Amino acid sequence: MATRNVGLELDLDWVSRVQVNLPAVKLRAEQLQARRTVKKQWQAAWLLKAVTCIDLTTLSGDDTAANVHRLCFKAKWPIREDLLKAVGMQDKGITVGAVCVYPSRVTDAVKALKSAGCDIPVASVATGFPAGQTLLKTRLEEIRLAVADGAREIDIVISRALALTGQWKALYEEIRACRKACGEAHMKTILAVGDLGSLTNVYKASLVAMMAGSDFIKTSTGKEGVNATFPVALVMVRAIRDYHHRTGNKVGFKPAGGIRSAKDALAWLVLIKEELGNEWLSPELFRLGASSLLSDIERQIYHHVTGHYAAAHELPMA
Ligand SMILES: O=C[C@H](O)COP(=O)(O)O
Repeated sequence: MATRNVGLELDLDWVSRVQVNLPAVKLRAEQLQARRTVKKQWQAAWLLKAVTCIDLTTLSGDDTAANVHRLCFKAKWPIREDLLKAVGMQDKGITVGAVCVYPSRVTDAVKALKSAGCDIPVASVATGFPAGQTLLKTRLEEIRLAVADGAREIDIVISRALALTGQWKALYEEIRACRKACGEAHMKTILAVGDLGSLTNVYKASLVAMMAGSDFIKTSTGKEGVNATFPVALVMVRAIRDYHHRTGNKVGFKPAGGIRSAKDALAWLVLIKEELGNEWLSPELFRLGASSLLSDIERQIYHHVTGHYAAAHELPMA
């Protein structure tokens, strides 16, 4: 990840002026989702682009060194070599964008990626993921420990209570403290949009997170009842656009939670291309947080190359 967002002083006036036109958001989200998708070799190319933007994730209570190890090898070799050869992409070094794990599994992931001989960053969730209901001191220490263990990206969760009660200054200060604890590590701020109550709150929380120096804003933990939806995403990317126009800082976007099919991935790429432009279509500024998307993408590429779908045993699973 190249760019950093330096953030700015909290501008409460800007936050208080936010208004979201719900019918317009719904209409635009429907239009984007109804777009005809790309086909044939163009689809294969877009799917490979999606692969490079995946934060390949495992966030389960039963994660062990072994399944994290396996995930890391899949991160390095996300698509079968013969399939990449068939589309002329075997020499392009295609890997996923990052591997995303719990803090206690960072060491395992760093070790596995090193032994696979690759430089894919490890992203650690932190700050009492997913609920964020631990004390601030504990949350900050969690970030520092994950960074010390080798995480180069930190996915923090915000205190939903502060957003729900309009305590934007307190939220700004908490995120600012998290940013400081991250040091050189890039920070993605998870808004947990399914908990925020309204799209206006989503827009305001997006602005506050960016002002506080988040390098990315991320929709969800994947554990809320509602995760990455198009209307919510539209509101967040418009906030990113607004922030960029006013400050010149580019902030990345990461939808996460429930993104499972190649078709979904294509729809997300279209949204980014249309709303933020080609510059955002890279792992530096766009990530798809997903635990099971990669298998379907590999399956579709297999179909593109062979004309039929693979049996389960033919594609090594993440
Ligand atoms: O940040 C990533 C999410 O937790 C992944 O959610 P998922 O398991 O629904 O793909």
